[in-house]
Amino acid sequence: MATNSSNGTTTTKPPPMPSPLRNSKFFQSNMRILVTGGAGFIGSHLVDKLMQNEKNEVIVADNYFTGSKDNLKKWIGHPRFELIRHDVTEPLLVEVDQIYHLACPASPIFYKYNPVKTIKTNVIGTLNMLGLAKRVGARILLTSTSEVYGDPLVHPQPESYWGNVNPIGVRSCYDEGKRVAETLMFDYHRQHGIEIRIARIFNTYGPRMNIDDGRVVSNFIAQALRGEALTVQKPGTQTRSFCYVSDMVEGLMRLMEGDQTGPINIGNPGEFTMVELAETVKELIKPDVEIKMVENTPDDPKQRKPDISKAKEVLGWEPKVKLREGLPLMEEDFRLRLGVSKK
Ligand SMILES: NC(=O)c1ccc[n+]([C@@H]2O[C@H](COP(=O)([O-])OP(=O)(O)OC[C@H]3O[C@@H](n4cnc5c(N)ncnc54)[C@H](O)[C@@H]3O)[C@@H](O)[C@H]2O)c1
Ligand SMILES: O=C(O)[C@H]1O[C@H](OP(=O)(O)OP(=O)(O)OC[C@H]2O[C@@H](n3ccc(=O)[nH]c3=O)[C@H](O)[C@@H]2O)[C@H](O)[C@@H](O)[C@@H]1O
Repeated sequence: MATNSSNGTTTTKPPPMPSPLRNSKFFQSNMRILVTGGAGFIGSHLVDKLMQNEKNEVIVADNYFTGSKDNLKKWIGHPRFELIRHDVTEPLLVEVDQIYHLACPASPIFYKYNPVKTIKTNVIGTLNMLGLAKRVGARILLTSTSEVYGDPLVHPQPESYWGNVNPIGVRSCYDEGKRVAETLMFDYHRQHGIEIRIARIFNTYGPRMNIDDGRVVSNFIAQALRGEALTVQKPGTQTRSFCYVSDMVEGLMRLMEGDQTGPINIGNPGEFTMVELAETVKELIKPDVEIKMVENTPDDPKQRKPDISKAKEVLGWEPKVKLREGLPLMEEDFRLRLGVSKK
């Protein structure tokens, strides 16, 4: 019987049976893992790590809205790897043991570009992946977000905080979409016994982010390398906590392999104002670059910092890479892609 360790509820249904192949005495097949959104930034780093284990077969399903085949080029043609152009708002029939469900545009400029599609991806996409998990008896992990806390009134944010979210704002397609996705995960868990895992990811950065992605770290690094002013959105005192992508991938895999449903915050508690971030990028990458204040967008959260006590306690996880160590690694990747060498 599946139990939910996070809030003490117990499901009445046993989890669905995995494929008979998994119980075969004579043939121990590899673990088959589906990564939706695997051509994106975090997804492609996760795929790299999963592929390091020779017992894993990895299937990526992605519609390439914000992702790219380029991120996976080293695996294309590998016998344990398969890439499918697929939109998760349509059903998917594959036989797998685990599902990492990441598919969803993550940068605010992309998720606001077609908000109705963003909602569909979060709601219908998650419903489809839960249906798949139910049919094949797979364990499913959802990459939720710190945006479920909205513009938080509690700081730092523990998982027990229910959030302060505008249901009708321009960010709602994403934050309310992810909140419904979390609800669906728990309803499938309680109603059908599905094994679920929910990660609440806080701002993550690193190599392979889209150069014109619009998120703050990629913007500042690209601007510094192009010699353009760093655009700090007003008032500049708003804070974020930045997690390097290798730490994030480690946290997601520990959550998938562990026995806790979550939700569990995965992020780096080091907190910076946007002015501090701009000054750090300027100091590390281009000391003579200008910093300019520009208009902000509606509903921008004023503060954000994860309480990671739960991740430390139940996953034995905490981030290792500090911002000052991660930024140069990302700079190296951006220099290569922008063709700007270090003098
Ligand atoms: N990076 C962060 O700071 C952050 C923070 C919180 C949560 N997350 C979550 O983590 C996941 C990955 O984020 P990321 O930063 O790698 O973003 P990303 O935009 O680089 O990757 C998302 C991937 O999903 C794909 N995708 C989008 N809609 C799809 C659809 N309908 N069908 C199939 N594929 C689709 C995109 O093409 C892309 O490859 C997302 O679910 C995001 O909400 C990320
Ligand atoms: O961690 C999360 O949960 C969320 O974090 C980000 O959302 P956000 O924090 O708004 O990300 P950015 O667009 O990078 O903005 C961060 C801050 O930088 C500021 N900013 C952004 C861009 C810029 O050029 N200048 C600038 O000052 C914004 O005003 C904001 O205060 C991600 O993009 C979401 O996908 C993710 O779910």
